[in-house]
Amino acid sequence: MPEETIDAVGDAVQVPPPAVQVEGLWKRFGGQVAVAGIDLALPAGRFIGLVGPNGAGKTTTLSMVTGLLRPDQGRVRVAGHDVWRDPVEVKARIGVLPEGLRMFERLSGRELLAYSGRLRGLPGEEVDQRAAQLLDVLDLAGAQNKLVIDYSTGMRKKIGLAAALLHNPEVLFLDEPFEGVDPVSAQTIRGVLERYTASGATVVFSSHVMELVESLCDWVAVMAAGRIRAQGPLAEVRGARPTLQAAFLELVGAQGRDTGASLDWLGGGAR
Ligand SMILES: Nc1ncnc2c1ncn2[C@@H]1O[C@H](COP(=O)(O)OP(=O)(O)OP(=O)(O)O)[C@@H](O)[C@H]1O
Repeated sequence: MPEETIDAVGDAVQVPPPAVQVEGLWKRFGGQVAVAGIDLALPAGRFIGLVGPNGAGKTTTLSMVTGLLRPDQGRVRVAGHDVWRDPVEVKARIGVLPEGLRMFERLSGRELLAYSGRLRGLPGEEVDQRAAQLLDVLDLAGAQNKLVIDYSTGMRKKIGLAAALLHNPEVLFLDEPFEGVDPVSAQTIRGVLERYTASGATVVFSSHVMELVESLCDWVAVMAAGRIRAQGPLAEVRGARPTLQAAFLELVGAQGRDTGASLDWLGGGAR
């Protein structure tokens, strides 16, 4: 339900509900707390970056938000629906490119898209048309009849992205979408995603690459040790710091970290 609020000139305006609303989300693996009671409100129509050091809990969070991993505690709503009470409604509205995506390796890229589209309930003709366009834009047309098992890392990311976009979801979740992707393909993916968010859809992606997040995202959430350290518009999170990288190091408490000075035996040819 859109909420009403008052704008600067005193008129009531409709505010769309957040694309993703997370409340008190927890996940433990044995004694290891991966996600420690986080709250998130990710606005719709934005390009959102979830950033954090290795082991921060990004993948665990995205898995819980997309219905792939059951939380120990907490609530997640995506596009206005509860992920665990209303999974079918949520799954119809989201696209997911998980980390280390397992795909049907013995299908060709084209067959994989046909299969994904039919699973989503799209008519065959529509699937064919969208698949051909996506393969073309993502520069996979020449490899469409090759088996996915023979795809390179970057090609796998691209076919995974095509499968996640095929049903035109409202919210797209991408775990490290640019890993292993060459600069030309990265530029193409970027163009596709920018066009997608410009139409009002939401992208949530995790990354370690601050320059990328800074150049793509207009909204960021910074995570460390299972907690959200900051969230908000990029400029707000960056604050007075010159770059997002500087803000990130400060927020995760890593500025003073030993950068290898103690490895005095390394280099210089001495054994
Ligand atoms: N299935 C699992 N079993 C046990 N521990 C896990 C499992 N999955 C994640 N963890 C632990 O939970 C913590 C968060 O891991 P997670 O993969 O969510 O981090 P991340 O921010 O995605 O890291 P990276 O950037 O390195 O991919 C880590 O300490 C990790 O070892």
